[in-house]
Amino acid sequence: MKINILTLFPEMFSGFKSESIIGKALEKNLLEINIVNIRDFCYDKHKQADDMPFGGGAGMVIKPEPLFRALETVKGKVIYTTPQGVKFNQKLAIELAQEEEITIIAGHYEGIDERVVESKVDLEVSIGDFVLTGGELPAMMMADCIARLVPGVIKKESYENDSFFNGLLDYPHYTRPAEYEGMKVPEVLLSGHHKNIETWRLKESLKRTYLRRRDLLVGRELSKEEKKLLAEIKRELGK
Ligand SMILES: COc1ccccc1CNc1ccc(C(N)=O)cn1
Repeated sequence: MKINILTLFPEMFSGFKSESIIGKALEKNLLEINIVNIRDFCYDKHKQADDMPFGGGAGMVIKPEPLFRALETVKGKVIYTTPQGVKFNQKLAIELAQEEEITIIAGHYEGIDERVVESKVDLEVSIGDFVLTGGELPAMMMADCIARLVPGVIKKESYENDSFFNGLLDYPHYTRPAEYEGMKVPEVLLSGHHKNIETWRLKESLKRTYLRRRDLLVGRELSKEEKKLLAEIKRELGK
């Protein structure tokens, strides 16, 4: 899979590409992340990539010419990160991870010229209802979420336990030491009894989802075991 990211600030992506899981995946050529500097496609003397908005008002808009030219050099579905987009979520990430190639335009300032959106953008996507100085962090977040779904980037077992993979929030995690400052790891996790551990984890996921994101339970098919555990949880919570 190849992810192109069009941006005015390519340096923002150097750490993202060199560190940790994404860095290792790129080293292993499991995927490709191609950062495209929009300014490379400004052919005027001053390399002007943005300009004042027609109709007046504050802020700057990214000019159409450099974007159209940059888009000529990439392929795949074109995503534009903007507060006006559809909400990004794990389901959309899973869909996008099936693509051979995608291109993400990181908007900046007040955004990009609408003629680019109308003629080239396939999907406007927002990572949440808040405004940032640019679309680079949303582009990085989306690329990270999509990249970790590419086979080989993380162990398959890991993402199958992803919070949003089974529709529930994740269970609590512990590692050594078994006791720290008097705080103990739940006994069941030290028991080596895999069925009990699996049940404990499912119950904790259900409890967290019930308490923090009850909306995720609405319309979710509950297995017989999940129904039993949820009834236990409600009794224990006295609700
Ligand atoms: C006023 O900013 C813009 C206006 C239009 C486009 C891009 C920007 C750049 N900023 C962004 C981008 C995305 C998100 C998000 N929620 O995904 C938040 N801010």
